[in-house]
Parts: sequence; structure tokens; C-alpha cells
Amino acid sequence: MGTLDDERRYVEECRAGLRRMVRGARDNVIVGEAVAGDSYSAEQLGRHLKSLAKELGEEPEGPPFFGRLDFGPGSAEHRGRAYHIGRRHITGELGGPPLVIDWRAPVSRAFYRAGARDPQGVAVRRRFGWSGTTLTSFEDERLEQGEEGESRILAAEIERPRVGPMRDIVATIQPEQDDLVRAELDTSVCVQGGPGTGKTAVGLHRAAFLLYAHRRRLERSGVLVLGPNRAFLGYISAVLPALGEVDVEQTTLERLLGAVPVTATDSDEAAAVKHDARMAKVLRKLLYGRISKPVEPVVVPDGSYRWRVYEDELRRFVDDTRREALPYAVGRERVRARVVESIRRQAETRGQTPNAPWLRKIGRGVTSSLDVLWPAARPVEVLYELLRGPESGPDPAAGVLSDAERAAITWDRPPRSVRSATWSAADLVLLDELAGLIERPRGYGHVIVDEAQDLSPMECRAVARRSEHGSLTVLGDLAQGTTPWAATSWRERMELLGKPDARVIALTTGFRVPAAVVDLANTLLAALDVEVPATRSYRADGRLRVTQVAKPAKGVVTAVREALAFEGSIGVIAADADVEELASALRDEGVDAGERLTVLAAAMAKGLEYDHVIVAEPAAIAEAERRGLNRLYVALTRAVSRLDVVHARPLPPQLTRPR
Ligand SMILES: Nc1ncnc2c1ncn2[C@@H]1O[C@H](COP(=O)(O)OP(=O)(O)OP(=O)(O)O)[C@@H](O)[C@H]1O
Repeated sequence: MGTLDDERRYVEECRAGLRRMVRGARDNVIVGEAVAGDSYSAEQLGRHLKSLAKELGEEPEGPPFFGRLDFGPGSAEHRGRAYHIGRRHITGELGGPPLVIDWRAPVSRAFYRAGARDPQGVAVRRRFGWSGTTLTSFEDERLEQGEEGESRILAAEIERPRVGPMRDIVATIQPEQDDLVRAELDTSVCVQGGPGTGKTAVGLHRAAFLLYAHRRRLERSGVLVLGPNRAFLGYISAVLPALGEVDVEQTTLERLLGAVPVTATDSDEAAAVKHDARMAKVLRKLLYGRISKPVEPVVVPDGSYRWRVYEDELRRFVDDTRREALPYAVGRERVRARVVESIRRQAETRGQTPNAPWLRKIGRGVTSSLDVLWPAARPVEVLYELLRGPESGPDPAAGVLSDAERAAITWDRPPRSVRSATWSAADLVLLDELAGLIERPRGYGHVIVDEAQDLSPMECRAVARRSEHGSLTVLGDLAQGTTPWAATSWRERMELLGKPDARVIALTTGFRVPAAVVDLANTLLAALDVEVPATRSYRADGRLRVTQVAKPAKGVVTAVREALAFEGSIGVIAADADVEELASALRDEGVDAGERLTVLAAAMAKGLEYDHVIVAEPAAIAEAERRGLNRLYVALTRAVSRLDVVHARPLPPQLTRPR
């Protein structure tokens, strides 16, 4: 087994191993550039080797491992062997066994899953404690002897004060989280997780796991992580690089769909209609309404001759193509191809032998007729037609939207042309729906959507288009839904997301919020009108304090001053309208907390966490919007160690102090 000194010597061996890997990778870059057969493969190889060298070179001097497994007689495969488990694989001396095994490798699984009841061949599981880059301690569990205990190292990691961006949790992934992280690539899952149960952490580790287990496939098709806003993306941005994964696209849906700049805003009514699933039907009718019944032959001049394809045949071509349900633009080309084919047959009957250039010329000659039969379409032009309101012909919204809904989405003062039109965030989603009808968008091998409860039905469709041939990890909490169209059932959302059969799994152990704080937040659940299991906190530490004051700003200043006595980050969360006043009160009082302190609107708090949270005037947060109580639930569950609720007005009646 090995003493602390033995393990420390092993740390040095690992560091030497890492240095060897960096040197090797750098040499390979130089050699690789010289040996590649042609410039294309030189570039490919060079890029691969360079990124490997860079990745290794940038490897933080952090702990090379966090755990160790010693297998006993119960393991047929690994009996008598010991493995150190770390964030990345470290190779040993030439021909020797690896020094450290990647946490994602199959053998590492036992580190997370083995227990006294099911030791999985593990005689001893060792967890290491680090202080910075120094190995300070370890704890052993003799699983085969039925010994499994509360781990101090694990508890310390979970209760550690938070500063800066999110960190990875590889050392302490819990069995029910590991299940989700290692779910097979073809499996789509939906995770209903209460606040702080590790949904986001699970999603990011799943991305890293899938890239390890299916690197080749996913390097081609890509992995996409969608988060709710920039602040959230900033918060999670360090996790995947720390796990050695830099090629994952992390963005917001708005940026992903960003076909046009968003410069307009919608009324609440208009936004609600535009995000409704029925819009898919309206847009389809609108787009396909452009196709017209052939009323004259297609005529293609060819020298002095004119080729003709008559209405009956054209009608058949259009009808057959529509039945094939191809993307609109592909359909247009299919009709063109059918017309050209008809002319080719006519030419052959006349004894000609059509060649490729001739066929291309005929194809071009068909364009003007095609522009009438099956006109080309750009999403902005099509949406412009809809929002301008019906000018002639049937309204595609008729029979789908009510008159009031139709009126809500029609521009009061239509812009003169498409070019002068301005677009709203909801329009982006509609433009994307149209773009998806016209041409299939780029798909991903795996898409991870965080805070998915807030997606509208139309946004779900946008995600579904991108994961049609891949799989999905959907993360969310129905109780934290704050958009007007937030989900109230996962089944319905998973259908809209194109994966109706995905398993819905609940995570209920909270790793962020201390029990006293969770208990307070849980009292709101009954008023939120969703069925979700209550969160149970893993943490018995932490502090909740509710203080009534005469003036909230003063109360907040006092609370911040007190919070500064502790270590860790401080977040003051208030109704959007109160943020400015609180920030200036803190400035005026000379409270200088530097980067430790953030004053933020409740609307921006989703997904974030601070060591010490001060929620100012809950009643104002609850009143500010339709789903204000859900917003308050989010605000109350951001605290890692301490929550101060500071109020002048009575607390919302739905929030009751637990006994
Ligand atoms: N197994 C674990 N070991 C250590 N820390 C963990 C573990 N699981 C989660 N955490 C920590 O708990 C905190 C909450 O995790 P995370 O943000 O992923 O939760 P969430 O379910 O997305 O929360 P919310 O819905 O409230 O945004 C993070 O600091 C995370 O690192």
C-alpha cells in the first residue's frame, strides 16, 4: 500500500512523466512537419501534434492524481494491480504501465461506483487530499472488508468556499451522477435536478467523457453545450479546458441562431405567440404557399428550337416532389432535375446524345420558370411577408392563430422592405425554423442543453434540428422556470426536442446549498405549480439569517461588511430595478470588496453560485414578473455557505420559515 512519503515520491515520478510527454509531443511537432508525405497531411498532423503539445504544456501544475484503486482477489482482470486515477493519462517509461489512468477510462469507473456492498474487485479505494500542488493526506476505504465511510476529503471538497469560475468535480463525482456522465453516446437523457444537485457539472463531465470514449466520431460531428447567457458561459468556461477538452462549442441559443442582429423587441403578447409551437405550422404553410400550380408549359430555348414540358407533367413533378418531404431548397432542385430529365428524354427521342454541358445549360434555362413554380426562398423574405400581414391570397395564420394572436405578431408599421426590417429575439427562432425548412442545418453528435426548462417550444425545435442524428443531454429544473413559456412537464419538452423516449432522471441531493437554506427555499415549492421532488442537502454546515431592516440598502451594506469577514465570493441578488440603488449605496459607503463582490439582478443569477449570498427584498423579486416566485427560488438557492435575506417589507406569504 504505500505511505504518504511513497505517494509523494510517486507525485514526482508523475511530474517527470508529464514533462517527458510534453517534450515528446514538442519533438513530434518538429519531426511531424518534416515527415508528412504532402502538405495537406503535414498540416493535419502538425495541427494535431501542436494541439497535443500545447494542451500538455498548458497543463496546470495541479495534482496529477486524486485517487487510487488497489484491486484484490475479487477482480479477475486487475487482481493485485494498483492504479492512480487522475484528470489525464500519464504514460510511464517506454513499455512500462501508465503512471496515471484517465478518470474516464473503463477501469476508473470502479473509483466512483464501488462500495462495501459491491466492491467490484476493489480491495482499497484511496482518496488524496491536496493543498494547492502539495499532497497532504489520504484516506483509505477497505471495500472488500466491508469498510466504507464518510469521507472527510469528499466533504471538504464539497464544502470548500467558492471563488471564481466553476471547477471540475472529477475527484468527487457521486454514483448517481456517474451514471449520467457515462451514459452511452446514443442515449438521450433528461435530468430533472433541484438547485445545486450538479446538473451543470454532470453535463460538462458528460461532454468530456463522450469525447474520450468516442473521440473520432465526435471530432467529426461535434459536441455543443448550450447555456442560458454569457455570465453563465463565463462561469462554466474553465471546466472543460481543465479536463483537457478544448474543442467543445459552448454558446447560447441566441448566438447559435444569430442569423441577423437583434435590434427589435416584441410585446409580451407577440413573443408568446412567436414562441408557440403552432408557429411551426404557420411557417410551413407560408413557405410552401409559395409553390404555385403550373398553369403554362416550361419553355427552354435551345438555339432555334424550344423545348417544352407541359402542365400535366409539371404538376406531377411538383406533387411527387412535395410528397418526398425534402427540405424546400432541395425540393426546388429536384423539380429542376425532373424537368431537365424530361427534356433529356425528348432530346434522345429526337436522336440527340445530350452531354453534361448541354444538360447544365438546359438546367439554367429552367430557372425563370422554376422561380414561378417553386421560387427560391430566403428566411428573412418569408418572415417579412408574414409579419407585414396578409396582402393578397390566403393568410397562412388563418385557422391556426386567433385573430388577436394574428394581430399581436403583425407589425404596426411594416417596414418598406426586407432590408429595412428589424428583428427581435423571437424572430431569430422563427428565422431558424424557416432556415431549417429550407435547408437542413448542421447537426451535432451530441448536444447538452442547460437550464432547458426555460426553452420555448419553438426553441426546442431549433435544438431538435441540431441533434436529429445525434443525442441529447437535457438539464433543468421545472421549479426554476422563469420564462413565460417555461416547461411544466419534461415529457412534453422531450417530444418537442425530438427525443420522446429519453429517460427522465431526478437528482435530488444538493451539493451547493446548505440544509438550512434548502429547507427555506423548499417552502416555496408548493406555490410553484410544478411537480418536482424536493432537494435534500448533503451539507449540514452553512448559515441562514433573515433580517428585517428599515431600509434595504442600509441592511445590505451592513450584511456585505459582515460577509467580508469570511473568505469566498459574495453575491448581492436583488430585483432588477433595485440593483443600481444597491450598487451605489455600497459605493457611497465605501465598501470596497474588489472582485469578491458582485451585485446582480435576479434575472442574471441562474446557474451561478456565490459563497455568501445576500438576497435583498424578496417581495420585490417575487412581484417583478409573472414567475417572480420561481425567480425568488433561484435567487435563494445560489448560496454555498451563507444566505442573508434582508427585507424591509413583509416576506412573500409563500415563503415560510421552516421550524
Ligand atoms: N459530486 C460533487 N462533488 C463536489 N462538488 C459537486 C458535486 N456535484 C456538484 N457539486 C458542486 O455543487 C455545485 C452545484 O453544481 P451545479 O452548478 O452543477 O448544480 P446545478 O444542478 O446545475 O444547480 P442549479 O440548477 O442551481 O444551477 C457546484 O459548485 C458543483 O461543483
